[in-house]
Amino acid sequence: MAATMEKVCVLGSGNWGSTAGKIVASNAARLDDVASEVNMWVFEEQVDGRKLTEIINEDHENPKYLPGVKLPENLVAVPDAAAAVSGATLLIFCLPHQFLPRLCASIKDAAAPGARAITLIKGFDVDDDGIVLLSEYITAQLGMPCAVLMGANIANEVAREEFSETTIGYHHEANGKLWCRLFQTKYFRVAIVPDPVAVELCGAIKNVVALGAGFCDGLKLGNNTKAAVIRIGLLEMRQFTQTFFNGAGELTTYFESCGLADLITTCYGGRNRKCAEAFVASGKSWDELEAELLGGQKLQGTLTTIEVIKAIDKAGARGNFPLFTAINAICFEGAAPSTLFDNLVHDDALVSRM
Ligand SMILES: NC(=O)C1=CN([C@@H]2O[C@H](COP(=O)(O)OP(=O)(O)OC[C@H]3O[C@@H](n4cnc5c(N)ncnc54)[C@H](O)[C@@H]3O)[C@@H](O)[C@H]2O)C=CC1
Ligand SMILES: O=C(CO)COP(=O)(O)O
Repeated sequence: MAATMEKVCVLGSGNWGSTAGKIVASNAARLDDVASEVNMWVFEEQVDGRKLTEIINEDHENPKYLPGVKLPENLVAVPDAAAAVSGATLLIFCLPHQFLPRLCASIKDAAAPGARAITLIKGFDVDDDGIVLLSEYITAQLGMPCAVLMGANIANEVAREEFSETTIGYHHEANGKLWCRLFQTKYFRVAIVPDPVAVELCGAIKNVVALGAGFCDGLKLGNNTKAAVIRIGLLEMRQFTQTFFNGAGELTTYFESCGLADLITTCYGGRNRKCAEAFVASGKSWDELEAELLGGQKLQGTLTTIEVIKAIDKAGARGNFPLFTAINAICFEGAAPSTLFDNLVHDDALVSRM
């Protein structure tokens, strides 16, 4: 037995949370410095008349959020968050970002001393002082360093063990390497980069671009148009990071899985794309679409669009972000989907950026 045993807890058990639980539990079972049993905090609910935690622990499947995928038997569902975290040294945050504050409040002081965190959550908040990254929020609330993991990772595909890549952004190299060991598998290739801010913002903001891609599909436009939205979206993602984080973000980071690759997969296969397509076709509200199309899973791109535009407006910079501005106007200001392209032509500022 290794001198220091790490103990892992996954916080969240949705589509991606359950997949992350599957990956790390199967790795924990073979790593000799990590305790085999991995707790997964589950927001308790009834599924077909049974508690979801009971189903996961007895049937080793999450039929609501990740149906048809066998979960490892050493992944243990726990309904109480503080109990799930108790004694953990490695905390993996993976839940829809609107639920993070309540969770953090409920697990204060529950982790082991010296615990480290990683967030897989795609989103951020804006308060009176500006942008609050979720990794920063976790560090501020819980007093532990927090790395980030973002990538082209549609959960159902990763859970089926189809080869994909991801990117870990770290502040401390040793932590980056540790998280890499915990997440990497034959079908899940991990790259680690010392550029956590850009990695985290890529993961969050690509969900906004995905809405634009969905609008293209709803308008029945073709591949060239979607490719243009992806490319311009990538430029605005980089510009956003540089504008609000003092020029942060290495160009190379945008070529990691968290950058262009995640944009591509999300703009073709993600939930944000799907709901945005239906938004155009149906005229229904976002809440209705989320409830009708996602079976309890959560849409993150609309919430992130609100935060993105808040940050842009604080800086009086709508003119520098014509795509994000148009997506926000279509989502929330009653603009017609066809206005997506109205301000995209002759924008020299964007052309020169990358
Ligand atoms: N699903 C995917 O393909 C991917 C998702 N992500 C990101 O991972 C994060 C988590 O997403 P998913 O695991 O897919 O979640 P999900 O979209 O499947 O969300 C449902 C989860 O929210 C929980 N929940 C519902 N109400 C709650 C409440 N009041 N308090 C706490 N929890 C509540 C449910 O129990 C369930 O676990 C998001 O930020 C998402 O953007 C990142 C990569 C891939
Ligand atoms: O982040 C994702 C893939 O990397 C999933 O995106 P959606 O939330 O749009 O499904």
